Amino acid sequence: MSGTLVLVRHGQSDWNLKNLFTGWKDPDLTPLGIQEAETGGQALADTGIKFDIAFTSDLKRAQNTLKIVLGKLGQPDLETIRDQALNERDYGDLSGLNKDDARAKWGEEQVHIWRRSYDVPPPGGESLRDTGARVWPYYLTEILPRVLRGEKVLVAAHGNSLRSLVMVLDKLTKEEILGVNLATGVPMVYVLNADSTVASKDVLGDMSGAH
Ligand SMILES: O=C(O)[C@H](O)COP(=O)(O)O
Repeated sequence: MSGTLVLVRHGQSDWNLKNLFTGWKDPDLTPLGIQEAETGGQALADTGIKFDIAFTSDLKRAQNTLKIVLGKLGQPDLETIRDQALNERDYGDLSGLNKDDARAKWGEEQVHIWRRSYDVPPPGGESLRDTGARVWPYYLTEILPRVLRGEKVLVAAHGNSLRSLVMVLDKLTKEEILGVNLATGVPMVYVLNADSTVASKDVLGDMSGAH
């Protein structure tokens, strides 16, 4: 039996718009973010999928994205589990700083390494590996068993918490994950084999503009 796992990054948040490192801070969606969630939700609805359960983080930009997507799906009351294991990477001391100011202070390359490398943590924060060390066990114990039972599972979370999952699902190396950016509000539809490997991946939207 194979199930379906859909991952969606939240729509644009207020701090995405202001170009601030966000991490575990809790800004809400912007009007554009709401629109992105609606577009992603509609793309999912157009596939005819109906979900058995949803997961999201402890942060409102992901929770509100999920709410909008579920509205588009006609499943506003779907059982939803919230857990901080799915929260964004903790950006530590960078949280709240402007990304361009950080580049001016520490240099383009250092900031890129903090943002996209696998194992270099930002000061006082989590590397992607640290993020994966909490996301992956949660996925294995709470999410994957349901998918393997044939359920359709929706996960609304964050750029880096989802990158840590995508890295493993897509079997990406430390070098390859450096170039992966997830667009806001674009659903990724994975069908898994019974042995938990990926049978197919379908991206419902445009990832090319993500940075
Ligand atoms: O936490 C943040 O600032 C964003 O959600 C993701 O940021 P990044 O694209 O710099 O990793």
